[in-house]
Amino acid sequence: MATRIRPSNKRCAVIGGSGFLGRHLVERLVDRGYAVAVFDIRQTYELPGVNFYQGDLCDKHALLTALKDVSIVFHCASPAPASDDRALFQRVNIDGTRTVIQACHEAGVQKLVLTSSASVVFEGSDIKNAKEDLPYAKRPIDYYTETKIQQEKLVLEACSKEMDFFTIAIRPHGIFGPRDPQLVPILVDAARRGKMKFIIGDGSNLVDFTYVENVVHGHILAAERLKADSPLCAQAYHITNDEPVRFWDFMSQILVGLGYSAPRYHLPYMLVYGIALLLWLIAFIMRPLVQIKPTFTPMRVALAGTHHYYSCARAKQDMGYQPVVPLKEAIARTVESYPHLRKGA
Ligand SMILES: NC(=O)C1=CN([C@@H]2O[C@H](COP(=O)(O)OP(=O)(O)OC[C@H]3O[C@@H](n4cnc5c(N)ncnc54)[C@H](OP(=O)(O)O)[C@@H]3O)[C@@H](O)[C@H]2O)C=CC1
Ligand SMILES: CC(C)CCC[C@@H](C)[C@H]1CC[C@H]2C3=C(CC[C@]12C)[C@@]1(C)CCC(=O)C[C@@H]1CC3
Repeated sequence: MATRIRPSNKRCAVIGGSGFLGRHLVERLVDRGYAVAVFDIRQTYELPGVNFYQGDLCDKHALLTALKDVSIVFHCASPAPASDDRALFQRVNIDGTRTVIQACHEAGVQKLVLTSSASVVFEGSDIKNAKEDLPYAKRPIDYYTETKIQQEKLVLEACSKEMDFFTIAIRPHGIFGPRDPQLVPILVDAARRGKMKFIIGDGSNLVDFTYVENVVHGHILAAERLKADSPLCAQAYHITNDEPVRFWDFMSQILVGLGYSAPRYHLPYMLVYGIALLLWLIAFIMRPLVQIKPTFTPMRVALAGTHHYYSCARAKQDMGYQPVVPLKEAIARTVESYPHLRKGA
């Protein structure tokens, strides 16, 4: 029987490697001596030791070029949650992930690490210190969440000892840090438009926000510990800062750090949620005529007004995970990295 020659285990590919998390992951992998192929729909930077392949992950032939001689694939590409485009989420997160799995098989890849999301269990009500065995959301709050659930299932079901192909899903929550295009920019935009005066609910709700370097650390541990017969095979793992914080304290620290005022006045959660739902409906109906992008979407209001924090005990036990950057330091580094978003800049 002909033996298949295995690619070097220091060769990996990052699908979505031009994005926020993907680029931080690529930089860390290069530091650790990996040869990295980035596959993304756009190229945003150059880095020694990294080869870029521009293409759509739904295109298997384009993917196969990038996966040549690769043993580990990190899949961290997704349309932005704010796009709220059902067909796009279905095409990229579900059909595209099937294509990624198929391409991994054809290229002889051994390990696939998916960036999933802790929000796969979030339905808009409180989640306190949840473990990974909490069932997926039965009524996902948006298309992003709906397709992240399907995507995670596809990847975990593809794990196969017979095929020598091992898969794992990392579930981060509320990733933030330098170059994040979402959390800090959306927050500052809302503050600049005078929309950050109010606290939704009583402000006591605890949430996980996870510094990007901790998320990267979780991904690399996962890739390096994943092998046949390891408990990591076909499992999902929460990766957080392990320091739940009051949502509104976190937002206030970022805002005040950048020179804006902290929100002060309270609004009832159900009232704001109802208005957000109504605005979403109006935007949906008007979509063929005009694109309206409300700041306060039902998902954002739900995230801002409920508890949602997750236990990462499983990651600690199975892969020795511990956050490498504590929250206080992470917030300071993040604030420092956005001089252009400071008040008056
Ligand atoms: N940010 C967060 O708080 C959290 C994120 N996640 C997950 O982490 C992952 C990374 O997120 P993040 O870094 O924030 O997102 P980004 O949007 O910054 O990065 C995703 C990258 O994937 C690219 N991409 C999108 N569609 C395709 C496609 N069809 N083919 C190839 N590349 C594509 C994007 O390009 P373009 O920008 O042009 O679309 C972008 O460069 C995602 O899977 C997300 O679901 C999970 C939990 C929390
Ligand atoms: C306008 C304000 C009420 C809120 C501003 C901050 C928000 C933009 C962010 C607060 C929590 C974030 C979050 C995500 C995106 C950005 C926030 C809503 C995710 C939805 C990103 C994708 C995920 O997988 C889950 C994240 C949960 C937290």
